[in-house]
Amino acid sequence: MTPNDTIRLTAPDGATATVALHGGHVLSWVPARGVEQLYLSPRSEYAPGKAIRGGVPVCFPQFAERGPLPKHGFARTMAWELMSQEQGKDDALAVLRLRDSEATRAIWPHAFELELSVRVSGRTLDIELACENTGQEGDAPLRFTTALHTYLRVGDLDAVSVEGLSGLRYFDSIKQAEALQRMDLLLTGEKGVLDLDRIYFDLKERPLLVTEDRRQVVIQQQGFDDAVVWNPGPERCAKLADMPPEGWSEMLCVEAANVGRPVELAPGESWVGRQSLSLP
Ligand SMILES: O=P(O)(O)OC[C@H]1O[C@H](O)[C@H](O)[C@@H](O)[C@@H]1O
Repeated sequence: MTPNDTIRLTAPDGATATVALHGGHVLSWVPARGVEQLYLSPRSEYAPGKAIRGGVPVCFPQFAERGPLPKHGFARTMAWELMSQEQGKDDALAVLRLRDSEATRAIWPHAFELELSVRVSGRTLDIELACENTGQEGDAPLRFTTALHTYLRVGDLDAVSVEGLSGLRYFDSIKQAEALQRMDLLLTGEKGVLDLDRIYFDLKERPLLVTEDRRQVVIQQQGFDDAVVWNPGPERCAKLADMPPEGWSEMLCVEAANVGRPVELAPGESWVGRQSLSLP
């Protein structure tokens, strides 16, 4: 099955991105003169209420299982609306929206408006997530955790390194313990025992550099304090029905997130977070 409602963005320089209305989910990004940069599982389902496996899931208003809501919240499994789509002089942009509905209020009793802006241009993909508390004065504040859960496509995970994390404190979700990242994260040599699930706190706007042989992707974030690095490794991957058994070796999730300190918005207030991916 393939996704039905998708938007195809093409910048004048040939850079493209594909966005599904289901989940407000970026499925593909091909920079100008480049090849696909995102991993999308060939076994992904595109069904209402199910999350797409790969691309860039939007986790909102709850990251992972850190709260009472369905895992990673509901934004990734709901239908978003297309607000606008345009090609500019040197870019292409789409804006999608998700507002509270009976279904969201049933499990999360808040008025909100989420806006996802996806822009491609040259060798850069910008994804911006904005949230407004559209409640009335006197309503309770919104409190949420969130992430842009980007699946990078890699040729061979064994040759990948991530620079920019050293010196940060992280929570290892597998060992359920905190630790300090002493040096760059090298995935080399960890094949077979790999099972990586870490929340790095307070990265703030420090850029991350993902290198695989001669390919480099620079990841920058604003409005997001934390970063999550995830790869299920072979054993966990085998248990994921929507991933092929070898899928884990072709992807690495590097996520812009707010987990350590939830975002809190009084009625009328807004928050904006952005993740930008660029090939130098
Ligand atoms: O399988 P999903 O619900 O899409 O979650 C996939 C992964 O997302 C994040 O990276 C979390 O840190 C992981 O703990 C989780 O396994």
